[in-house]
Order: sequence, then structure tokens, then C-alpha cells
Amino acid sequence: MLEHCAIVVDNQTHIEKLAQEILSGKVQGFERLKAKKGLLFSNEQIEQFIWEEEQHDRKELTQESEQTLRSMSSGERKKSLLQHLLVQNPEFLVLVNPFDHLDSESQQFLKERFLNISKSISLIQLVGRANDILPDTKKYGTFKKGLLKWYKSKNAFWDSLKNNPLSFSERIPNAVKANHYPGEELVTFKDVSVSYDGRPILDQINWTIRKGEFWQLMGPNGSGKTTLLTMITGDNLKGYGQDLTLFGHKKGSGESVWDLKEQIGYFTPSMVDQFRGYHSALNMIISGLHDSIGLYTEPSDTEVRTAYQWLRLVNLGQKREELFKTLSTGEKRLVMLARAMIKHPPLLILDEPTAGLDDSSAAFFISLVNKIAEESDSAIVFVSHRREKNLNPKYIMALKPEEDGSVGLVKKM
Ligand SMILES: Nc1ncnc2c1ncn2[C@@H]1O[C@H](COP(=O)(O)OP(=O)(O)OP(=O)(O)O)[C@@H](O)[C@H]1O
Repeated sequence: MLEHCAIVVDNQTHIEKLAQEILSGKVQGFERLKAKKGLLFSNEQIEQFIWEEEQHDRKELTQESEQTLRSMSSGERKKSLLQHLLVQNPEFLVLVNPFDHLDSESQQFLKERFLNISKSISLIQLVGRANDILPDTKKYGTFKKGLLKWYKSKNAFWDSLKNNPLSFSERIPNAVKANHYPGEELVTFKDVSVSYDGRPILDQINWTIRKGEFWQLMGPNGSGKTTLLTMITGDNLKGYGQDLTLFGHKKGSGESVWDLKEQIGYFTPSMVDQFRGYHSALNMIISGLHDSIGLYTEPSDTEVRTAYQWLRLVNLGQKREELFKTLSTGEKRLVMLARAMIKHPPLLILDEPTAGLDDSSAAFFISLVNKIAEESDSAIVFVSHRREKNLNPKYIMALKPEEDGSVGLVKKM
């Protein structure tokens, strides 16, 4: 039996599928697991439970709670899943990117839980980020381009992970059509407070996002980051009755969600699952100009040229006609970032965009975000729990939970 091993998996690999194969003892070296009881701790598992809850009204993880799994914060969801797995007395657990979407406090909490659990249950960790590996791991491997390789020592393993520096040879492409939003202030929250079922979440938030500013939105799990973002994107009814001005319109003054979407480029990794059709990489980027899923009208020459420039910029020029769904996870993210950015929206929102990426894909993605911040007039809000090593935001909005809801602390970098 392999005791507490960790495998760093590249973004070319379908990590959840690999986890399933390990669980069923199909991967070389893990054959003995076939006879043991193993369970899976992964984001896809959580998504599956959310689906069951919404489609079939089956509340497996949330039996004890009134709240739906979807409305829980990432930390709350992961704790519920772990609890659900442990009562089934597994002999081993396969953990897939267990710390993704978690703030440092929840990561620490979960790390300690795993270390405790590891006294009686074997842990097989599949991670994209090497820094997520648990301290008492005994065996280290990598899974790259379909090949599993074990390392003789911890040092040999870390040496193998050294990355090449990344750079771009071109500037970001220009907008296809200029979006002249006239105002300086894009979004203004004035003393905005939100509570759910009487439970205070946000307490008197004041936040102004101006043209071209680069923000990182931080805060522990459950502090209200998503709540704040969905008020900007028009997807949260809690925005009504608040002193909230979005692109020159006071909230509730008859503005349409479509007017808002015109001004915003948005990306969060779970969006990728919505794109199940047969769209080429090129058409996916162009579809960002029409806020559609895929492309249904003949694109203009300028649209095609601009989308191709984006693909070349991220070294995917040769993949222009390849189907989006056949791209690797890291490549899909770059295409989605280009899709959100092709119209040069006044505001680009990236909600935990590097979750689930391996180290080198995350580094490349971050360099592209920095480059967009430098070379465009778009304001950026980048949501992340991680202190992304090379990200260069100019301002931080940190949500700090207190008894009456989270307060917002603004810091200039
Ligand atoms: N519709 C809802 N009904 C009840 N509670 C909700 C609802 N939506 C969110 N919440 C609760 O509000 C709190 C803030 O949630 P929110 O998703 O905004 O936090 P977050 O900072 O984005 O968390 P995470 O980092 O985990 O994504 C959480 O405790 C969550 O359970």
C-alpha cells in the first residue's frame, strides 16, 4: 500500500478522471487499492452533490442545515464533504486539489484535519500546485503527458519542478470597436450592507472602482466576495435598495442586465462547463464580443483577425481551429481570458481564475493579467485567496468578517 503519496499533475491531464482510475486500482502501482475502500475528495464531487440537490432535491451533504450547498462558501462545502466521507470509514482518500478556493485560514484548518486523518487513513494527493502538498508526504511523483513518474527523493522531486520564465513577444491586441465609457467611476458602493435570512454578511461597504484600476479582492471563505461581485454583475437581488452606482446608473433606476454585461468582461472557471458545444478556439474568443456561448453569426474579418492575434499572443495560434473542449485546462483558461477581454470592457472581473491550474499554467495566466493591466484601459478585479506570487494589483479590497458582517479594508500597494 502506498502511504501518503503526492502526485503533481499537469493541466494536460483530466485530473478527476485520473483520480477515478486510481480509486479503482487501474493505474500502475495502485493495483492493490482495488480491494480497499477508497473515497474521493474533489471539487467535481461537490459539484455533483450540488447538481443532485438542485435536480433531485437530494440533500446528502446538507442534511443538518437549512442552507443549500450552492449558497455555502467554499470552506463550508469542503468541510461538509469531508465529514460525509469520514462517516463512511474509508481506508484511503484521494484528494484532488484539496485547497483550491480556500483562504489561508480554511486551508490551515483542513491541513490539520488531513494530518490528523492521515494517522489512520492513507492519503493520495493529486495537485496542480506543488505547494499544496502535505508536510508528512512520503512519496512524490509527477503525472505529465500521461506518464506517472516517481522520484527517489524529495529534493529530486522539487528540482524537477523548476519552471521556465515566461514572456510575451507582442502587445495585447486592440479593441475591435472602441468602448467609450465616458465616466471615471465605474462602480461605487456607498455604505452597502447585505444580510441573508437575518444573518449579516456585508457591513457598510464603501468601494469605488475607477477606470483602469487594478484591484485584488480578498477575504476569507464566506466573507462575502461572491455576494459583492454578483451585485456588480447584476446577478444579485440584494443590490436593490442600496446606494450602488454601476456605470453611471443608480441601481434600481431601470438599467438592464444587458446594459451592464456590455461593460463587463467576466470569467470564473466554472463557466468552462457551460461550453459543451463544438466551438473552435477562435470562435470561442470571438463569441466574447456577442456575450454568447459559441458563435452563431458570420464573424467580420476584423473580429477574426483580432481573435487570432489573441491566440498568437498566448502561443495557441496553431490551435485556432481546434475544438475548445479538446484544449487542456490551462489553454482553456487563456482562451476564456482572451474571450472576456476581446471587447476591452471597461471592467474585467476574474473570479478565482487560477483555481485548479498547475504552477506553470498559473504563472503564465498571471503574467497575461499583469500585461492586460499595463496595456489596456480596462479596470480589473481579480478575486483570489492566494497571494498570487507575481500578480501586481495596485489596490486591495480585503473583506474582514466581524460580528455585524464583513467590513471592507482598502489598501494601496
Ligand atoms: N442565497 C443565500 N442564502 C443564504 N446564505 C447565503 C446565500 N448566499 C450566500 N450565503 C452565505 O453568505 C456568506 C457569504 O457568501 P459568499 O459566497 O459571498 O462568500 P465568499 O467570500 O465568496 O466565499 P468563498 O470564498 O468561499 O467563495 C456565506 O456564509 C454563505 O453561506
